[in-house]
Amino acid sequence: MTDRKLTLTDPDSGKTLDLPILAGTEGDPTMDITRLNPELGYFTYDPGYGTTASCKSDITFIDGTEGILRYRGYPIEQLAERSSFLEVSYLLLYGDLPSSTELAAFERDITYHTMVHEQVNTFIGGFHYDAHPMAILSGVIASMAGFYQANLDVNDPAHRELAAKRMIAKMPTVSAAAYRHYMGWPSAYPRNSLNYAERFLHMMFSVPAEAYEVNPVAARALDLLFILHADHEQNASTSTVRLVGSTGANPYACVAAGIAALWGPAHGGANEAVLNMLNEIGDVSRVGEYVKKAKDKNDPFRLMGFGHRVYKNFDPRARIIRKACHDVLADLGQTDPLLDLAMELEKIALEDDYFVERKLYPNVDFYSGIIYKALGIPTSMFTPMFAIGRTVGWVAQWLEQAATPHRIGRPRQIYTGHSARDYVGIDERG
Ligand SMILES: CC(=O)SCCNC(=O)CCNC(=O)[C@H](O)C(C)(C)COP(=O)(O)OP(=O)(O)OC[C@H]1O[C@@H](n2cnc3c(N)ncnc32)[C@H](O)[C@@H]1OP(=O)(O)O
Ligand SMILES: O=C([O-])CC(=O)C(=O)O
Repeated sequence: MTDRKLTLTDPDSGKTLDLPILAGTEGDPTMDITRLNPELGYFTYDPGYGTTASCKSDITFIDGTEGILRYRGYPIEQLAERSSFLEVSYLLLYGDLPSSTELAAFERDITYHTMVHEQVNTFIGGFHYDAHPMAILSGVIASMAGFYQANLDVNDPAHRELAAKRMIAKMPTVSAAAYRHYMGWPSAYPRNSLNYAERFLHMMFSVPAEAYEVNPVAARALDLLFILHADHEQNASTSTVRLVGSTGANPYACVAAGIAALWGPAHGGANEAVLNMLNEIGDVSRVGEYVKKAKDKNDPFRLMGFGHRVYKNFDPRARIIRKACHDVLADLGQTDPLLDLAMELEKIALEDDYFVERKLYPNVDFYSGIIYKALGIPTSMFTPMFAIGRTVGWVAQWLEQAATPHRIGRPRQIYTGHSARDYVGIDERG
């Protein structure tokens, strides 16, 4: 960072701010802002956007130092304890908790839209049988622009709201259909007498020849996980949704792009990677070896489910999920050695200087897979589970942006290539 300052006036408050100018590349003094932008004015070099706020938002507050998360002002702990996923969805979308009449109407609307067009199942049938469900999800959600609201006008608030509700309603249906495609089972229609989480479990696991009763413990555990994943301000997938949305693209395209971003193991794909890692470690006696590997700069391995761009403290959701792991396993009458392994890994990492100095703590993805596994959900479906919960955050953020004057998202770069040179004909090249 240089010690030069940039003076800016905040257009809202009129306050003048002195901001540090970030240099080009650390250790490269020639990579200087003024040299790179002689006439365009200033922009900061901020790889990974660690110090850039791309928008203003009323939706989610995070204090990463203290480990605080609030949706619309409500602490995540209270929502986890007392609310339901659809109530939280209403809160995120509309800004306040609903009255019982408002909640009933919202639940009715979501339930009304749970079916997918029959040709969506044909589309899913075209995927290879072992396609990753995230590939199916991103493809199918993008295709919905062709199935629903042919004349969707993103400038019409009623059109936007309908698209948002459709996505929240259909995401579990498509996710369960992706799983059934892998299993080779016929598609299952949403059973609308069930609630959101129950309906998903029913679509996942019911097979025609057998009666399937949804376990209420499983449904409540899933509902809790959906609440905890519902929004997390400008994370990579949500920022992607906003960026695509800033071009005026239709919301199905925006959310499909968000799903693609979520899939990566540095983001939502970490929940799948955590379970694979725990299985690979296999035994408590090998935890130290893997912690050592994660610290080795010559080894690309990282402790999956550890670290966070914003939390420099325990992720409050990880704390809730760790407790829920114990409760759910006990209520289902199960034990899982992977939970002991995960807790040992947490303990050893949190006592290690490497993790302490870098403030690396378990994140939301660290313990969630143990609950999904206890519910019978296969590892490849873990990231779709995250996507189901996060859909409301994506659409709430997209709606907020669409309802507010905004510019197209367009970061700048620092050009590091050749200076101007003349074209040389192919025969004259040395
Ligand atoms: C829902 C979510 O998206 S939550 C995040 C899910 N992702 C994961 O769990 C994957 C593992 N974690 C990570 O890769 C990172 O911690 C991220 C992607 C979450 C955050 O990345 P950033 O904020 O960019 O941190 P960055 O990559 O700069 O890491 C900072 C330092 O901690 C180290 N570090 C970060 N995470 C880990 C980890 N899980 N294991 C080992 N070292 C780590 C880095 O090597 C770096 O060390 P250095 O300063 O010596 O070079
Ligand atoms: O906020 C982030 O960077 C990652 C994320 O989505 C989450 O933690 O839920």
